[in-house]
Amino acid sequence: MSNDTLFDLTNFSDLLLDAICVVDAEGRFLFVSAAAERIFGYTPGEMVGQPMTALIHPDDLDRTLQAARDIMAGRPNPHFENRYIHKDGRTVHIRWSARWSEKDRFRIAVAHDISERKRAESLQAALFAISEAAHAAEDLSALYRRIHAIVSVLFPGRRFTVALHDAQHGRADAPRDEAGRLAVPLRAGESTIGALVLEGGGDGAPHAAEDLELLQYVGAQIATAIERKQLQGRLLHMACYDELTGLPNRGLLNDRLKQALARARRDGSRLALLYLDLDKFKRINDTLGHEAGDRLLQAFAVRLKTCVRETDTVARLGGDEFVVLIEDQALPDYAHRVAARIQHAFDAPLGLDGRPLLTRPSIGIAHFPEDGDDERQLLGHADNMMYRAKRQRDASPLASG
Ligand SMILES: Nc1nc2c(ncn2[C@@H]2O[C@H](COP(=O)(O)OP(=O)(O)OP(=O)(O)O)[C@@H](O)[C@H]2O)c(=O)[nH]1
Repeated sequence: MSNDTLFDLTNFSDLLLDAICVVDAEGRFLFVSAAAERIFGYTPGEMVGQPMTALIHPDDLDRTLQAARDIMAGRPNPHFENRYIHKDGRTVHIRWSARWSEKDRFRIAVAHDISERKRAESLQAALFAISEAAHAAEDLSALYRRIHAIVSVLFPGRRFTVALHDAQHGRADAPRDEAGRLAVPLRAGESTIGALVLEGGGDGAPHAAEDLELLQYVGAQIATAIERKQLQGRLLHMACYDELTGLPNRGLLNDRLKQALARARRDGSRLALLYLDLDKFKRINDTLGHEAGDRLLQAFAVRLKTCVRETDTVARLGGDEFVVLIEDQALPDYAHRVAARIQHAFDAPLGLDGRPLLTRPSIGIAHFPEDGDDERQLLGHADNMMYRAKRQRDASPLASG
C-alpha cells in the first residue's frame, strides 16, 4: 500500500476530530489538519509557519518546551496536557500524543481537545468547594471570601460580585443584561435572595452562553450555601440572644463571665456584676397587659444600655431580671458609680404609648475576687444583694404597694 495509490492522507485526516500537527525542530507548524480550526480557531493556513509558542498559554510555556525536548530525546509523555489560547481569546485544554521522527526531523503530534472535560471537572470541584465552604466558613463574610476565591479559579481574570437582596429597602443592587456582564439570580426556595454578576471577558460573545450555564450551576450552589449560613447565623443568634430585647441571654452571659474571670485571674484584675430586678413589674402586666409588659422590658433594656460602656455586657436572664458585667474597672468603686448612674437614669419615667411609667430596678453588686471565686458564686452574691436592696425598699416608709 502506498500513499499515492490508496489514500490522500490530507483528505482522510480532515475527518478526524483530533488535530494532527507537524512541528519542526524549532517548534514551527509545518502542517496542521483541518480539525485544528475547530480546536484553536485558526485555519491551517494561518497556523503553518507560526511558532507553536505563540499560541500556548503563557503559564504552560516552560513545561511545554520541556515536554518537546523530552519527545525529541526519545522520551515521549503519552498523557501530556497543556493549555492553548483560542483565536477568540478563551483557553482550550489539549491532551497530546506526540513522537519525534529523527529521519524527517519533525515532531508529529495529535491534539485532543479536553476542554469540555476540564470544564466539567473544574465546575464539579467548584461546586464541592462551595458546599464545603458553607460548612467550614465561620460566618457569612468568611463564606463570601471563600466563594470569591473559588469562582475566580473558575473564571480567571473576570470580576465577580455576589449582590444580595436588600430586604429592608426591597431592592437587589445587581445590574442585568448589560454588555460584557452576565447576571444570574440567586434563588432560595421561592424567593430571590440576590444575584451573581460576572464582568469582563464578555466580548467573547460566542461563549457567553457557556459562561451563563456555568454561572447558573455555581449560582444555585452559592444560594444554597448562603441560605444555610444565614440559617446557621439565625440559629446561633437565637441560641445566644434574648428574643424580646435582643440582649445576650443567660447562656451567653455565662460564657462571657467565664472568659472574663479567666482573664481577671490571669491578670490579677477585678470585675463586677450588677444584678437588676424591676420593682413591682408584675403590676404592669396585671394592669396594662402582658404585651405592654413586654414593651416596657424592651424600653428598659434600651435605656439600661445607655448607662454602661460598649464593652460591658448587658444581659437579660429572663423575666424582669438583668445583669451587667463590668470588666476593666477604672476605679475601685466604679460598679457603685454605674449602679448609681442606672438608678438616676430611671428617675425619669419610661414612655409607654405616650403614658409615662416610672420603672425602677433594685440592684445588687458582686465583686471578683472579694465576693466569689466563680460565676455561680458571684451571680448568687449579686442576686442576694439585690434581694437585700428590695427588702430595704419594702421596709422604707416611702415604699408603695
Ligand atoms: N410581659 C412579660 N412579663 C414577664 C415576662 N417574663 C416574666 N414576666 C412576668 O414578670 C413578673 C416578675 O415578677 P416578680 O419579679 O416576681 O415580681 P415583681 O412584681 O417585679 O415584684 P418585685 O420584684 O418584688 O418588686 C411576673 O409577673 C412574670 O409573669 C415576659 O417576658 N414578659
